[in-house]
Amino acid sequence: VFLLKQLFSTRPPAPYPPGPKALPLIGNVLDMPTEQEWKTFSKWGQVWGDFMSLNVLGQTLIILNSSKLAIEMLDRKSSIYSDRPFLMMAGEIVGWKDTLALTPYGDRFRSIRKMFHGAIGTKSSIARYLPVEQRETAKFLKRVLNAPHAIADHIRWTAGSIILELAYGYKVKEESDPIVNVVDQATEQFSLATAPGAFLVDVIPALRHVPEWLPGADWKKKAASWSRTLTDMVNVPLDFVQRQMAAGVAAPSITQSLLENPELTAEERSTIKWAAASLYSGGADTTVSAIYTFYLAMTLYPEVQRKAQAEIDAVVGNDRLPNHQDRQHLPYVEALVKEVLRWNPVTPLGVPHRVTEDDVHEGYYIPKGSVVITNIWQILHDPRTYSDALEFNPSRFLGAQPEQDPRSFCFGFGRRVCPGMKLADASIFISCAMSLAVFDIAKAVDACGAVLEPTVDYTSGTISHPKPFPCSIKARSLKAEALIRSAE
Ligand code: HEM
Repeated sequence: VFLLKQLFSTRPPAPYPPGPKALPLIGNVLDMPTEQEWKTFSKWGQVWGDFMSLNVLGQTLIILNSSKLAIEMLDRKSSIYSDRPFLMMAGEIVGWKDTLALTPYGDRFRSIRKMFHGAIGTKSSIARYLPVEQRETAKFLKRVLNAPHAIADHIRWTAGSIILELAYGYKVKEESDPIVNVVDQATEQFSLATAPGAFLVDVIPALRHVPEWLPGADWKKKAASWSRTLTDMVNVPLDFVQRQMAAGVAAPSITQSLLENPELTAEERSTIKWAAASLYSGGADTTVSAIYTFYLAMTLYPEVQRKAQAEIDAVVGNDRLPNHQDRQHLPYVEALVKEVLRWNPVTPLGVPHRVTEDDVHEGYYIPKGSVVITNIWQILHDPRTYSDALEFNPSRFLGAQPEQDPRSFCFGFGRRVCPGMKLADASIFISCAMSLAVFDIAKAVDACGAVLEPTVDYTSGTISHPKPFPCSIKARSLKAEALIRSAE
């Protein structure tokens, strides 16, 4: 009777969502893809449906392959679907848990989100930062003109300098900037620390207590060094703003305006410090991927490029660069920006959420503590929503029956939805519009005159980037060249 009772009490209230058969103890570990996981999850979706579950070493993973499920669960039931998974190595030991993206759902989360909303959450709040974007993007054009082969570096540099100026009023040095370097290092170490299966301590948390000198505990030295990089990433730019404020010469920035309140508690100061660091770490790498995707798409789809250029020529003319005020008059460029965000999404699997209460959805059991992954790539390539989804075709968003705006999906869902989406959208627009106005982007040709076909291939990881591809970037005309040189 006792055993029967036990059996009865542990039986789930409903079946788990379907998925590949799990082995005892290790579950689906051996099934888990290690590269471009979104593609495997999409393939599995064809077998198991939109709503799937996996078990990895006892951890339930829920995969959502449709926007309907993502909205119904992460948005409509957001009071229980808004936590983040616990990451022992990256979060606890290295210290990333204090940044917004890994902060558990709760009061601290709410106060950082509130700061973000006030600073960059609305069209009017970001308006004051648009001139910085325009100025820095104009400089970007000049760098590209001078060294087109280094396009990927120019994109990264520009995104970094925009976000550092907005967050801290810090103007990046032209060559090797110490703050940019420390942030690049920290974000790279974050990827290493969160690589699935890289650290045993994520599976056996007690290993956290082993002493550093023990054979095999080298990872602890690594963790300590990564933790120092993270501390520098957070403190160095903050010290800069504080020094500037003390000297009365601080440029306007998000951190400066938040720190201006003379009655801040120590806790509020700490929250501001981490909010600013979250802004930088969330904003530096993401728009970079989207803008590089834009260059890839323009290399592959010359007819789209010509159409967008014709629109800019007609609306803006050739005597000045486009600006944010032109946006409402450039419907094709607007559609092109949407297609950049849809065609190869920056975060193909979003950022995982964690469920804080047991739930039953569509008759399936989601136990408390499950990690929920939205397959944003699949949602943006769902044939029920997008026709010929692998094609780059901005026209899908125009006409009498436009397809669904991808910005409803590509920035995630519910209370965790990307707080930088308005800023990201503005940055991507201005980069696309200004680049189209002055450059012809085309396939590169080798020394023998053979065309170098770019391949559409993307890196794995939370933020996915196009792998480097050959392309040719030239000023559209002598007038365009003069405009770039005079623009800053
Ligand atoms: C094309 C550009 C971008 C894309 C596609 C993107 C996408 C996303 C996604 C999918 C999430 C997770 C949402 C969820 O959990 O459901 C996220 C979170 C976040 N994003 Fe973005 N993002 C972009 C740009 C930015 C920018 C420019 C910033 C900062 C200025 C930023 C800051 C953040 C932060 C701090 C979070 C964590 C939010 C939280 O956990 O509450 N992102 N983003």
